[in-house]
Amino acid sequence: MKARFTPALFAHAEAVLGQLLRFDHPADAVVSRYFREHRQLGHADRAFVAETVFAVLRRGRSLEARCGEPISDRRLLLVALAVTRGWSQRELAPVLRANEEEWLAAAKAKPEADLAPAVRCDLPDWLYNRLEAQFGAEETLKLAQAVNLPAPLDLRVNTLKTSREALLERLADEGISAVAGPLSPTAVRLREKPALAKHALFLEGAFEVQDEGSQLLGYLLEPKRGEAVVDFCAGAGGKTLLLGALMKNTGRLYAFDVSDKRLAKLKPRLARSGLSNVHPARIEHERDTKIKRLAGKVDRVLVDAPCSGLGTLRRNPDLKWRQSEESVAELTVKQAAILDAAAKMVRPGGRVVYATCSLLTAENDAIVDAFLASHPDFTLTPASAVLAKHGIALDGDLLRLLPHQHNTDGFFAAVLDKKA
Ligand SMILES: C[S@@+](CC[C@H](N)C(=O)[O-])C[C@H]1O[C@@H](n2cnc3c(N)ncnc32)[C@H](O)[C@@H]1O
Repeated sequence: MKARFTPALFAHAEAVLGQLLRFDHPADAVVSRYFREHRQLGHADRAFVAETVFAVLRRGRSLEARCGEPISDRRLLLVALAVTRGWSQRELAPVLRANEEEWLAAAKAKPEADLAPAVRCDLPDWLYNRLEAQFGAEETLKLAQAVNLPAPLDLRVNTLKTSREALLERLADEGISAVAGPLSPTAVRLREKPALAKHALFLEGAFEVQDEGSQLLGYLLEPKRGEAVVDFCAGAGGKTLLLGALMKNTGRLYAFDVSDKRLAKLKPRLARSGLSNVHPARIEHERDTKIKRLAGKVDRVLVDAPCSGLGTLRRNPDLKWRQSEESVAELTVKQAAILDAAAKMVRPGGRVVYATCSLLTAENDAIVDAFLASHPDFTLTPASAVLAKHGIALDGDLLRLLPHQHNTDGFFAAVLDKKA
């Protein structure tokens, strides 16, 4: 159902955008809080507000260039509706003032090619420069265009409870159109975005929401029945749940994180999943005694490292404005320290997978290169060979998923095996 476009609805979008552009908190948290405080907004109204303000976060730089002075939240929203969502002046009529018609037509007509490359890509200069150095101008434009579109909704089937085929059948019975994901054996991609939080299939643990790319990290770690496995940066446990299922609910799976708040979100997910082999525990930092106690005893460690998150711009477009060269530099120090601590945990013949959802070499290749140079007892196992064993066809020694090539979030991963 489409929202009725009224000045009152537009005012909600303006209010949310005003809060978002302060960049004090993650955008999804700001939007959720606003909706909790404005319960009168129905599903269609919320979808309108969220999609419109996210369009401004995604395309803010080029929208500002089109807007011209003075820039205001109102003008940004109008240009966003006209340019990124293709609304005509007739559709905008309930809100558009007579003295704005000419300005909006000119803003919309500005040729894309007239914009400077970083503006056209809607990226801050520092980020554009880094991506351009890594990918070249043409590829960076394609990447930027892909991350500026909303992500599809992907599910991961919980193989402890059902199979992908059975889940697809049940979704079809319920009128939810879905297909098997092309990469991950457990991925299901929905054609639309129905509300799922109260759905019976969700409540009974048949699936979790998880990007298809993120699922591949589990297949790179390849945890086996009965093993001791560590999810070093488990957060709310997106990957923990997959690892537990791959272990067929046997062995011991430690879910560590420094954040109590994130680990608390794992609890209800664990309850739904049917897993009983997971041991969540908060650690102070990567040198915590809980980590040291496991030195040399663990078969596999997943390091889903804290990172800039720039691979998830489709979902978190505010990150490109919230991150900076300085924040990335700080993260790389943390990433190297966590990978180092993880390496100490594995037994000879064991495996560490280092992963990020970043697009930047500094957080990815550079960390792995430095690690291999200082850890001669570890070798890089080609990711393509590991994935091929699970029927996943992707080239390359390192996993590099890119939104414009794979239609997943951007992910990087390296399989680091300790010599036996
Ligand atoms: C990319 S997120 C993890 C996402 C999670 N694996 C999932 O699939 O939902 C990175 C996590 O690292 C945690 N973290 C930050 N510093 C850490 C440290 N020194 N040791 C362990 N975890 C840390 C953060 O709290 C955050 O939850």
